[in-house]
Amino acid sequence: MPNVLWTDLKGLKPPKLDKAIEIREAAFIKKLRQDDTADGLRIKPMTDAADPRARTGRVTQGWRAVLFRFDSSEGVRTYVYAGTWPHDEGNRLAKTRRLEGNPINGIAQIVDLAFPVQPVHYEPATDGGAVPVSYLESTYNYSLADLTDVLGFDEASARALLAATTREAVTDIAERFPNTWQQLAALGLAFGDELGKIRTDLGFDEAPDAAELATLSEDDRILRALDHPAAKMQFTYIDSDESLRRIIEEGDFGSWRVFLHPEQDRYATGSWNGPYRLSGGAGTGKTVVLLHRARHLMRRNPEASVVLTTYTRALAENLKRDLARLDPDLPLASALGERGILVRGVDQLSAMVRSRAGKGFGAAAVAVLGETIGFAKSLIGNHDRWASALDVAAPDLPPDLLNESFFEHEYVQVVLPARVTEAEEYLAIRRPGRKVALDRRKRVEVWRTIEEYRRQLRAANELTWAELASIASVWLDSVGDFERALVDHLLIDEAQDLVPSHWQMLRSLARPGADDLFIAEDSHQRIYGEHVVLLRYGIPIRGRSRRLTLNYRTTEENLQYALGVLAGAEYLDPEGDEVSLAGYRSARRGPSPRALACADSDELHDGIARSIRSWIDDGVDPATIAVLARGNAGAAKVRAEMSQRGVHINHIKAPSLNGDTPVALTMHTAKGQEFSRVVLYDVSDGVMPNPVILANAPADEIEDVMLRERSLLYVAASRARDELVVSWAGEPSSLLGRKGSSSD
Ligand SMILES: Nc1ncnc2c1ncn2[C@@H]1O[C@H](COP(=O)(O)OP(=O)(O)OP(=O)(O)O)[C@@H](O)[C@H]1O
Repeated sequence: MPNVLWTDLKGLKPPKLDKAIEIREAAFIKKLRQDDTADGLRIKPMTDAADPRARTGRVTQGWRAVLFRFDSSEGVRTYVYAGTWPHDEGNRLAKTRRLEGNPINGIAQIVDLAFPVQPVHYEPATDGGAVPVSYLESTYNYSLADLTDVLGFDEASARALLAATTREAVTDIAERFPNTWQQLAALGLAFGDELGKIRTDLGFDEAPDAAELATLSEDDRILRALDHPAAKMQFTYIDSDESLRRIIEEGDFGSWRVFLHPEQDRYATGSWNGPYRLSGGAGTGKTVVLLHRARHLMRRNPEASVVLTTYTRALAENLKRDLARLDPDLPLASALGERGILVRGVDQLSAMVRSRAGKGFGAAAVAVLGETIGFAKSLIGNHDRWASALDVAAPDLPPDLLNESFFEHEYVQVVLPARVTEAEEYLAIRRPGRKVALDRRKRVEVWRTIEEYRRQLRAANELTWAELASIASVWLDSVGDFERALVDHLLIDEAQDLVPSHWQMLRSLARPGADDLFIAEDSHQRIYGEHVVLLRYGIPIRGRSRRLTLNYRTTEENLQYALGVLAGAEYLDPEGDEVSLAGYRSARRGPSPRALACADSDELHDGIARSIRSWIDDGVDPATIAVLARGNAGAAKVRAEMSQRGVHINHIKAPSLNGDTPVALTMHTAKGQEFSRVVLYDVSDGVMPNPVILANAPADEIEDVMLRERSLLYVAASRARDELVVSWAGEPSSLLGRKGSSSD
């Protein structure tokens, strides 16, 4: 039975097949995997082919499969399948394409002799300046030899890249390369990466040794090139009929399951002696790495207990769905410490610890709250109850501290993690990370209010989620390994929003050791919590942190727009260092984001209705269109306004993927999701930043509030895969900066 590899050729994609031909394509490959001599496949070599290994096969009367055939010295036959094409085109391609190992970087690549990058006359720039200036040469000093001898571009492609005079022209060429390594190496050049970095990121240095390769037959050499880490971005073995079915049905949408970037692969399969942090901007594939890592850990040790967690229950549901898409046979756990993968929101994990602890949980509460508790009936948000505590306690504090938000953060960031139960402790405690200074007199007043808050919670038989996590952590640390059911590997998504009590609980839950915690985060997307330094909670990550920079979701145009929202603002990462925006890029190009600048509300809603209608008229799947609003009131309003204009959209309050109409949702709910077309709704002055939140923030915390508002806009703008419309009525939000000036 021959092996068959599927190819994802980015710059030379086969045409989209209609359903009937797709079924025949699947049948063809299935048969080929069973017996390549079977009747009806009609596998034949081409006369005058550029590659003696090129073959065509008959999918239907009018459609041909393009294949390359290899026979290893061990007698194993392998086919590389390069798509199904209309008859004549298929024959032409099979004659003009060659599959080879790149002589410099060792990666398997398909060379198309008719590839559109034609040799270009390129001369290194001279002082005279008569020749147009090469972007790559003048900006980054790359030479022809760098591109050919260090990276492995053929001379014609290298000359074309060097002849480009702008970064956009370089990325345009990059997008047309057929092989993924070429696209990404050219993108690295466009962004001025060091040659060594390009080689390392793409795994060039992991290529087999040239001397060893020289001893192999030509077929064996190419088979090795197909196993190169960078070749895995575009060639994958079809290991079952089921995986074939899913590759065909899911097309590009499912390619994250099959084609990993070598860096993603490294993080999915790497092993570290302790916690590891993977950061990266929106859409860089952090969640994809976590899903693959969960599978890898189970494959490495089928007895392992793995927990995959994230900020909310709804996001955890998405993870569960995607894990099943990645591999429906993965064992799922339903209890802590059980063999398999347990997928839960972080608060659900705390609740599971409480169930496990039973009566012991109430006793553990003493260390956190200063008293035992019964089995509290209601779990409430960290923000709730403060208003009534403030009413009753009526603390004598400056007006800007008399608000729920200040108290919530003080409690969650300082009081709970330090397990403060007495006034004396609070008066003496350090308050790391808090911007508002409190003298002794103010602390007395704050503590009095906290006591009232705690009194009210207990009287109502309530517990907040942050308290739950804190108590869970105390209980876990107080009992033996058997009772607490430690987890071997904890994988954490959206980690930037977790509060200190979460970290304490997670630290206590993971069995300390190799690969205990793997943390995916993007500090630029912190829209709920405050900045947290992980070392304070027993999680050292210095020296074990890396950043992904290649955006898989959005076009370069949308990405740069979203990044522009963050420009100039200073964010800190979990090590306490400033986060960099440098190097973020996308390999896909598309239209520039469009500003829908309107004089008033009517014009705004007319414009949005027009955009949605024209997308649907153009054949865009309505369910992939989203309107993102600052709050639920905005989402409800735009739904109603669209309905009056005959455009039906659905207002959703939680991530949902089953609809068939466009959706309106808040920017918070959009976190972790993606859509093809996105309208940012009413990004007007007076709407964003949210004036109520700003008015209620203590003066010293306004900067943090502004960072969160900026992050929210960044999260929202980075949800758009293909097209982004930014709308406002009257004056644009100051967060849009200069971007607010262009118009529809
Ligand atoms: N190797 C890959 N090949 C193809 N598509 C990929 C790959 N990696 C990620 N993607 C796609 O990129 C998109 C973003 O991936 P993912 O959600 O993992 O990013 P993220 O970094 O977690 O984003 P965010 O922080 O915005 O939630 C998804 O559509 C995913 O399918």
